Amino acid sequence: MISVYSKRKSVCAFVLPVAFTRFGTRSESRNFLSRRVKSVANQTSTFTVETLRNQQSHWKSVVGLEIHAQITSASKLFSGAGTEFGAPVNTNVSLFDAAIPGTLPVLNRRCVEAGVLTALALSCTVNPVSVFDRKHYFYSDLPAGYQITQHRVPLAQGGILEYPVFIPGAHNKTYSKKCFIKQLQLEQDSGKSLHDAEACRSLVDLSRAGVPLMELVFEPDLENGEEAAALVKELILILQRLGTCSCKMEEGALRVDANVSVHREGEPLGVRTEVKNIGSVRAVAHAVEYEIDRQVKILEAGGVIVNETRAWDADSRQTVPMRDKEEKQDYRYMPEPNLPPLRVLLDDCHSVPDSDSHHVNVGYLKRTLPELPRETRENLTNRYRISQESAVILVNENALLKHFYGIMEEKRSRDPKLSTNILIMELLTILNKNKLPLESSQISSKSLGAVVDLLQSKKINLVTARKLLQEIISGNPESPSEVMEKHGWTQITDESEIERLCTAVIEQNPNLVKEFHAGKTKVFNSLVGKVAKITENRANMAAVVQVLREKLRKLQNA
Ligand SMILES: Nc1ncnc2c1ncn2[C@@H]1O[C@H](COP(=O)(O)OP(=O)(O)OP(=O)(O)O)[C@@H](O)[C@H]1O
Ligand SMILES: [Mg+2]
Ligand SMILES: [Mg+2]
Repeated sequence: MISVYSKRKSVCAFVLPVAFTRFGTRSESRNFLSRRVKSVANQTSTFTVETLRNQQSHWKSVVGLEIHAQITSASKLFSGAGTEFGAPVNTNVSLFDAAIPGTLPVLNRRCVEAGVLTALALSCTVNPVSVFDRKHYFYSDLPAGYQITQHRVPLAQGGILEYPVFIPGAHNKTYSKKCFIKQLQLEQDSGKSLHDAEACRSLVDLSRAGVPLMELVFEPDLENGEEAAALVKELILILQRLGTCSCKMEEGALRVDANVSVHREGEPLGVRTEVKNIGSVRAVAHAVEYEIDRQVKILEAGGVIVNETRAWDADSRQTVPMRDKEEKQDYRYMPEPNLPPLRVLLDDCHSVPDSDSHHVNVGYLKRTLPELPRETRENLTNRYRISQESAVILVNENALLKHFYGIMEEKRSRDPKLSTNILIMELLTILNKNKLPLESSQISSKSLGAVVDLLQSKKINLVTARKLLQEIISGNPESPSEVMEKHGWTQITDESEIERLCTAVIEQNPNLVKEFHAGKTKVFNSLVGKVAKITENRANMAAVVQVLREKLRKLQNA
């Protein structure tokens, strides 16, 4: 039997005398959480826009995403050329990729497996037989004049992605959102056009032509930019766990097209526009919000929305027109005559697939599915009893999750809530201030755990914990306890000592005491602050508050 899959051998590459560039310039820090403080301002403006929109009229917004994910594979979808990012221009190009007549496509088995694995993780129904189609359009970076895709019968369809929407600082609680998946299809990427405005010429790099993509088409189930961004974030987590896509948006490995429309409540759906070139998760939220707002303004002013493709311009933070949307029939879809129907084995009769089998075994792949982010979150909330919100934050940042497991597994007696607070609230804030990445090699779970121990045993207070975290991220090789001992940062918990300190502060500040007794309760904080100051923040502040309050009460009653 002849295999429909290619046997990967040497790469047939040739060089075209054309351009240069790096794809994707805007690098996104995927440190979603450490920027949470900074992003609160943006989120607030987003929500203000939304609130205004809802108040002004009864506009409903509808958002549907199409996401192209580059399949992690050494070679292309239908040829043996390499796929590495940043390869010299036109070096990863086989004769087939350049559409040289007489060359034929040979399907890459690894890409089919990656597509099936992704489909299973998203609860899609894998079609036992799917087919390839030609989608025609004319553009210089598409040498064949058509793209091979799966239009009529895709690899998989009918899935669902359920994910939490949680914006630290803006929402107090997470809410669960469901978005249905219309289909998952395999397709080729196009080449890359480079427009040199000064020299009035366009150059083409075909290294990307034929790179394997999965296109995930989501149903229009979303309502706003935050839901869209949270979906993209969850998909990134899933694909990275599966290893089917690197999801490096800055390299173009994950590209999001956001379809947006608005309509008045009770009326039919509006005309959609499609926003492309969205280069980061945060930009997805901003682009969608901008587009909703733009459409509402046009309709409020009596205008009409045209079905067009727009681009997100990250510099001016607005969507700009790209081109009119081609009508469906303009693509002149037709079956790809050079590829047989793609058959996959659905039943699971063999425990390990026969290596000679030319069918991808869906049952076998199902058993290789790793733990998905949703399951990790459930495990965290069930096993450690931490909040949904904390679980979302930990799972969203793999480095944070590793530290959490590192801390908890080293010593089971550690308080999970205290540990998450140290990671989420304190560590991220300090890293943010120091402009350091979370992945910094200076940070070990062991020393973070030691800080948790000192706090849990009340040897230090939170202010000292912050100082110790600063020492850790600055690369101090001493252990947190050594640093604490050396600087004499041990917490003052001795009751009589705290009594003595509070008495001294009351005696030294008769005016503040008088004001407090006269009803100026805010003055209380100044008195607490004074005890903190004379102890260099070492006092157990909970005890200080209690003792001070009691003493002031007694004084008033005396
Ligand atoms: N009224 C609407 N408002 C917002 N989004 C919509 C609306 N109707 C459909 N969509 C979304 O538009 C997308 C349509 O994608 P699909 O791939 O089927 O067609 P396309 O955009 O015309 O094709 P192409 O792959 O060439 O971009 C889906 O993600 C869907 O959720
Ligand atoms: Mg599409
Ligand atoms: Mg589209």
